[in-house]
Formats: sequence, C-alpha cells, structure tokens
Amino acid sequence: MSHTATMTESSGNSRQPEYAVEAHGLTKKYGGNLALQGVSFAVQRGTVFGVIGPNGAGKTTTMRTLLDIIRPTSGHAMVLGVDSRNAGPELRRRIGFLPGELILEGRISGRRLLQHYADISGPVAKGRIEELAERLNLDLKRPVRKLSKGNKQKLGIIQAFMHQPDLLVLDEPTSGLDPLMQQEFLNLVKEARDGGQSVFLSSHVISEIQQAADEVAILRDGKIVRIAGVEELRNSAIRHLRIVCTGVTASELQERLAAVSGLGSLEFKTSDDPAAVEATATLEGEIQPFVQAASTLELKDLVIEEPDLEESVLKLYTAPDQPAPGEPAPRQEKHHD
Ligand SMILES: Nc1ncnc2c1ncn2[C@@H]1O[C@H](COP(=O)(O)OP(=O)(O)OP(=O)(O)O)[C@@H](O)[C@H]1O
Repeated sequence: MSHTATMTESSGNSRQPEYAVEAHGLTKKYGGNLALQGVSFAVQRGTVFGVIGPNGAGKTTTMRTLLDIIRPTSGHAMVLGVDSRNAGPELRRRIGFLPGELILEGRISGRRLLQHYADISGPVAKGRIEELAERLNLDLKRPVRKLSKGNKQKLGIIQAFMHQPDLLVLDEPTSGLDPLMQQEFLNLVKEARDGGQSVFLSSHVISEIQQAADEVAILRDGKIVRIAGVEELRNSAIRHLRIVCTGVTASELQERLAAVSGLGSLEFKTSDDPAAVEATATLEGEIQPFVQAASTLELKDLVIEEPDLEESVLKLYTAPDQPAPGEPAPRQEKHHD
C-alpha cells in the first residue's frame, strides 16, 4: 500500500490532500488484546466523519494512533497529507484535539490556561476565546480545578476550536454537557465544516452523530462493521409499520406478504373492526417491495413510521461479522489511490 496521500489540485500551485485523514489497515495489540484489527477509512476534507461504537470498540485507540500518541502495531495513517508517525509540532498545530478523558487541574484561571495552549497551538484570532466562552456560557475567570466536569469539557472544546485548525479530532466531545450546550457544540461543528475544516469525532450518542456527521463508521471489537453516509444509513434503517386490511384472513395476509424482502414476522393484533385484520411488523431497507405488495390489499389503514437509526446501529453492534449469503458486503474502505 502506498504511503503517500491522495492529492488534488487546489487553487494556486499548492496541492492539498483530498482526505484529511486516511487510515490504512490500523492494527493495535495490547498484549493478547487486539484493540484494532485492520481499521481502514478515509475522511474527505471539509466533512464531518463520526465514529460510533460500544465501550471498548477502539474509538479512542484509533484517535490516539492518528495523533501519534500511540503507534499502531501495523498499518499506518495519513493525517493532513502527512504520515502520522512523522507528526511534528507543525502538524500538531494544524490539529485541534479534545481527548476523551480531560484532566484539568491547577489554580490558574481558564483564561490563563487557554492562553498557555494558544502559545503552543499558534495564533488565535483576537476575541475568539471570549466569543467561544460566551457561546458556551463559561466563566473564564474561575480556577480550572474548581470547574465542574461540564465546564472543564467546555474549556477542552474551546482549546480544540480556538485556533481554527484544519482538522478537529474530538473524542466524546459532548460528555458532561447539558442539552443546550450540546446543541451549541453541534453549531460549532457545522460552522467549522462550513469554513472548510475537517472533523473526526467519536460519540456514543447516535442522535448526535446523526445531526453532526456527513459520514459515519460503526466500530465494533476493533473492526469497522460499516461505513455509510448518514442518509444512507437512515434509508437502510429499520422502520416499524402497522397494517389494517379487510378481505383476507391473518394467514392469507401472511402469505401475501411472505415474499417481501426485509419484512419481519407479522404480529397480529385484535382490530377494532371485527371484519379487519391488523398486524405490525418491522421493515428493513427499501420500502418499495412492501408498498407494492400492500397495494394489492384492501387497505383500511397503513402506518410506516420514520426509520429508527438507533435500532439499526444497535443491531450492527451485535450483527455477525459476515453478511448473510446474497446480501451485499458492507462497504469497508473508500477508494484512496
Ligand atoms: N493502554 C492500554 N492497555 C491495554 N489495553 C488497552 C489500553 N487502551 C485501550 N485498551 C483496550 O483496547 C480496547 C479498545 O479501547 P478504546 O479505549 O480504544 O475503546 P473505546 O471505543 O474508546 O471505548 P469507550 O467508549 O469505552 O471509551 C479495549 O479493549 C481496551 O480495554
């Protein structure tokens, strides 16, 4: 595999990498424990890429590898066009990192701490720290050690965003934030993306990924089980439906719908109308085959609910590794070269 990043011409003479991050077969072993097992993905520049997965899936390990805090056992990553193993201070300044476990102690005020970070990270526009603190409702005068968990998290977010880095790497960024602040954080992410910055974030919260990310990777046991656009994931998600019809018995209804792909088993209910048959079921994937089959019935009522992204992601957390025969293989890696 090539160790050079894919480059595209941008305006002027400079060549910019097409991908802000490219992970190529990252593996990480801790003794006998395989924390990462060949993780590959690519984050297109100017987009938000979310990683979601259960505890211990390898999200933090992936991030630490990208930042060269730890070295992969095998594989490599390109970050802003540079091999992460060659990451020097210059590359670090172009990255805003919010670690998952933020340890902030000391008597100094939030403002002093941020100024100290600004000396390391490079120039911060005048008034930027105050603007972010105001938006996140954080008192910069308070000593850091006296801040609550949520307020420490806000300081962490400010230090990651303040110098408007090309890439933001954010590990569980909203942990400890109240819903209003979570929303403000999501606004910051959208603004960063709209300004051309790239964002790589991890989360446990599916709704947050759904709101913030363009693309999402689902990580489980150190492996990526699926990478998809949020819309694509939603379209393949599970929907709940309810059907009420006349002119058929329960078993005839079952027979008529038996061939519909993605339809779960029908659960029959007692209908208000004694002449009608009522059933509920789940539907996965395309709705067209079901709608077609349903159109041949004497429908009294049909409800197809909004797809439930959460349910479908949770299913992927526990789904078997290999796709069932006849099903398309999950998309694991984007084209890089
Ligand atoms: N320093 C370490 N030494 C040994 N094992 C480790 C170390 N760091 C992580 N692991 C193991 O690697 C696996 C992945 O951990 P990681 O922290 O990357 O998961 P995560 O997806 O970030 O989980 P969480 O959502 O709980 O933060 C886990 O099994 C964890 O126990």
